[in-house]
Amino acid sequence: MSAFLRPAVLGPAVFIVISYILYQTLRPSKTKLPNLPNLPIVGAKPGEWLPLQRARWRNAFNMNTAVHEAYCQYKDRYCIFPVAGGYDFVLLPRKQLQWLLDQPDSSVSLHDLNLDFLQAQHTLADVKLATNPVHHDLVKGVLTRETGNLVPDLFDEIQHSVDEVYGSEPGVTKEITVYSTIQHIVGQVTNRVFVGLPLCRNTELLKNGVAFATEISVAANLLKFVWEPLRPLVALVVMVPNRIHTNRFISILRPEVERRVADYNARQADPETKAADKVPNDFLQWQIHQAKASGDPYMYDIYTLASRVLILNFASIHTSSFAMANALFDLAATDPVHIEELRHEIKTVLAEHGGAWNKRAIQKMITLDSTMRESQRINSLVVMATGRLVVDPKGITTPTGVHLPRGTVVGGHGRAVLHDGDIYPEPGTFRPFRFAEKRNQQGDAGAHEKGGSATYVERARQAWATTSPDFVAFGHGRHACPGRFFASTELKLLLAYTVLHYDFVRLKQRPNNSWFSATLVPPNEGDHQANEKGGFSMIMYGALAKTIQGRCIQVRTHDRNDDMAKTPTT
Ligand code: HEM
Repeated sequence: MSAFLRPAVLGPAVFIVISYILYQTLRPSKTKLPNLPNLPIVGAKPGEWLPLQRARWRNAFNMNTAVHEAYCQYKDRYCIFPVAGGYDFVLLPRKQLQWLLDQPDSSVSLHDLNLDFLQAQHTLADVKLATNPVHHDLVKGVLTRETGNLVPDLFDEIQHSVDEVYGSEPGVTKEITVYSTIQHIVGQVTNRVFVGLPLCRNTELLKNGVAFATEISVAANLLKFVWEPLRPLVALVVMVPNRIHTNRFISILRPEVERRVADYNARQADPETKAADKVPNDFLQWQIHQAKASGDPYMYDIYTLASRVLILNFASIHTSSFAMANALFDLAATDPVHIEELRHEIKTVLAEHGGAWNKRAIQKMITLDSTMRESQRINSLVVMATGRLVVDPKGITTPTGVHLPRGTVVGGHGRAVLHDGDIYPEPGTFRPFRFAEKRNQQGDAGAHEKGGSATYVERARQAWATTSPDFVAFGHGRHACPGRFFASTELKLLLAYTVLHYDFVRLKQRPNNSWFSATLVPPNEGDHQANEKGGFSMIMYGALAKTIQGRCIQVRTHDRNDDMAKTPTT
């Protein structure tokens, strides 16, 4: 008997199919067609039966075409963009994006959309972590403010993890699997800032954090196909591996959280004796401070504190790993002249800063910044920009009179804007210095020399972390990604380190990313195409190692701590 016909496999499959059919028929009115405004449906054919349902699947299996068709036909009009496993998005005309961003959170909510997207009430062991996301304030405020001070830690962790994973012996060629190695490196470096040493190097902690993030997205997508009343039941089964990974992550982190809380209490009780002790500068510590200040025992419960670290791993590691893996693929397939130019800039700016990595040096590396922004422009996974769930019970009405009932998911065109040839000439070509060139063209040099602020502002508009209606890869408006300033510093530092120390064996062709529902993922080892083309070789960049070198090698081998201590921190 085929393995698929075994009762253990067939039973759940039949259950899911039946509940899906029931769900399609009985699905809650908030996303039912008659409640959506009467707008054209992207992917539907004139006169066909069940247009919305069929368009959902057509779009899901042909996302690239659907995204571009939606934009070509409807960039100045409203339309419905349905995706199986996603939503029936209402896409606004481009000119109305600002109107959407100006709406209060009580009318349209990113937070509620995220809760639904993650199916948080079913997928999280403690849904309060998501319904009360106090960690967002820490990301937006403390993490952004402290990023400059954290550069030495970031650099140290990048050096440690990259050397370990890619090797550090000059002249040695190593085949690396881009996505999984980058995920490991980004996980380690990011957790240096979340939980510090030595835990950020604990491979079990990192593995469980990554597994949690992967499983939660898959489970949430799966649950969306199940009729809502049955979801709690199905979740009990599909979330088993996730619960195991959550518990493992928390049990590894628990002793450190307990130690930190005890230490915090001791410091509060006896500030004088403890005054000389060094307080860690990381997310866990900021969180303990925030929780204690709130006076709410739930907030400083060990489980809550550890779980928030896990949630933040979810928010940051996939997005950052995607961005970095894409940048490496793009660079490996680009003209090597660009890599030389990048190296030249990094070396020159570093030399101007006495060889020390700091926030100001990173800010001056504009071709580095431009390379990351261009890679993100071309590979952005944001199908719909600034997606929001209508939460006002009365619904909302757009300036042109379209009524969007409660439960509608509304947003602007995302990826397609980033590929609009009128905004970005040759939109399909990776031109790493596109934004650096724009920065250099903008404003007259005289005004800049006089310190004219207009020139500075115009140039800053082209910086990676700056959002605009034309650059929505981090979203836009008051809910734009709060972690983007940290991510941009971390990833630029990582790219700079990689480019300085490794040479890329040029790829004949940049392997394609693949769509997973409405998410665009870089080639990874699970992907057949990636197995053939996805790995690429790196050679330790020997010649350069001699010039930075002294310093980098010195930093890496003997004098790292002394050298980093000299690094300015602002
Ligand atoms: C290259 C890496 C990243 C990308 C591409 C990215 C992208 C995004 C996008 C598109 C949004 C939705 C914004 C909107 O709809 O207007 C978002 C939200 C968010 N991101 Fe990021 N992100 C990245 C890194 C990070 C990091 C490193 C952190 C945390 C340290 C983070 C934390 C968050 C949080 C907490 C939100 C929700 C904001 C809210 O609900 O108001 N992200 N991100």
